Amino acid sequence: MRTIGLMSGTSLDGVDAAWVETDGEAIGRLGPVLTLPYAPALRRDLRTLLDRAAEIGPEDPFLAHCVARLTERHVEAVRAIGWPADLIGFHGQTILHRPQRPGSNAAGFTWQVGDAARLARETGMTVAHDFRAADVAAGGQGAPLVPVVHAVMAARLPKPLAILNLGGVANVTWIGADGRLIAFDTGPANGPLDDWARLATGEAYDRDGRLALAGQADGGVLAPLMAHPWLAAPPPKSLDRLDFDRALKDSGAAALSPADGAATLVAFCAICVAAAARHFPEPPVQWLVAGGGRRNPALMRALGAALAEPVRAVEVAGWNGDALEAQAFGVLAARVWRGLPLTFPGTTGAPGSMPGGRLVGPLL
Ligand SMILES: Nc1ncnc2c1ncn2[C@@H]1O[C@H](COP(=O)(O)OP(=O)(O)OP(=O)(O)O)[C@@H](O)[C@H]1O
Ligand SMILES: CC(=O)N[C@H]1[C@@H]2OC[C@@H](O2)[C@@H](O)[C@@H]1O[C@H](C)C(=O)O
Repeated sequence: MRTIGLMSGTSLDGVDAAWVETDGEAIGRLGPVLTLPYAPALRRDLRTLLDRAAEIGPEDPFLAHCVARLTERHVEAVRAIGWPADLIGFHGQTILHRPQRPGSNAAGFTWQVGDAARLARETGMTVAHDFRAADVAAGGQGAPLVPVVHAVMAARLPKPLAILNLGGVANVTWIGADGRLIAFDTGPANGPLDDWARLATGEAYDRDGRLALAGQADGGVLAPLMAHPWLAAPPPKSLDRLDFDRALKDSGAAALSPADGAATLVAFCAICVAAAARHFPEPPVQWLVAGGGRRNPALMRALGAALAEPVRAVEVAGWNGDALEAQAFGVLAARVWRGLPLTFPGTTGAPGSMPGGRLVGPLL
């Protein structure tokens, strides 16, 4: 199928779009990729929506405003790709993620917003969406979803292999020599760093890690964070963009200088990744890093120091680290279309191999 994958990630920076020819099990031709950034006003509104998501209902007018603007930007992204496609993979924007926690009986909940019917109407294409809900309803974490696509892409690479995505939140996929998949969120990555940089400098993020590279990580702030139960908890596990906000506030990080605060958040991200590696059955031969965080030299340097194995941007494997998630949602859309599983016990803790997603549009 000719697919267009669309991802609006936890960094709230814009829509990533990618054209992919795929049957969901293998990737054929890779077409154009692009990012359409959100205007500052939409970015601010989405950040407010995240903060308010736990209190608002589905009919909230501010939610409707955000969904309309978000969907319009996705329509623009499909048009900007400009290649014909049969199917769109539309992740939408996660505004709240509360999967079932181990030991809790409370039902899990995950909320991705975006108007799939409108996207289908305005592009004339069929849209796969709502990728996470079925997994969460079955007791899975609903995230990460991309690992099955990592496995497809890494088919010919030496194993064991670790693929790390440094988005707002970081997630890792470990692939064993026999193809076994273990995947989970490692901890916060650019999310808190972006919030910090915005307060300190007014910029959307710490470009090229300038602030962090000028500072020193603070051991006193890191100590309580390193004892956070998240790090030792075995997978499966997944995070909401704001899950560490409380712990970060309580750590005293706010009292640090802008540069030391950024350096401390960078160090904490690397510490979380090193803690994640302790949950792998065997060390990987290398770490391939995707997501915007691989452009942050402070983060890459901290990872290099914290991990025993080589750490490289995914471009060494010929992949595009900015487009990987969007490409993955193209592949996942084809899997939804074919009823193939999206999630597995090793990736989300699903009770078995789980299909998921819903379809809307003209092919139906
Ligand atoms: N040159 C750069 N220097 C430092 N950081 C950068 C640079 N370029 C991108 N980033 C970081 O990458 C972030 C965007 O990353 P990405 O697009 O992978 O996140 P996302 O897909 O929104 O998140 P997630 O994967 O959690 O859903 C920016 O918010 C910024 O923090
Ligand atoms: C609930 C949610 O949207 N989670 C995102 C987020 O961003 C990174 C990490 O946390 C990952 O678990 C997931 O996204 C990717 C695309 C995934 O599901 O694989």
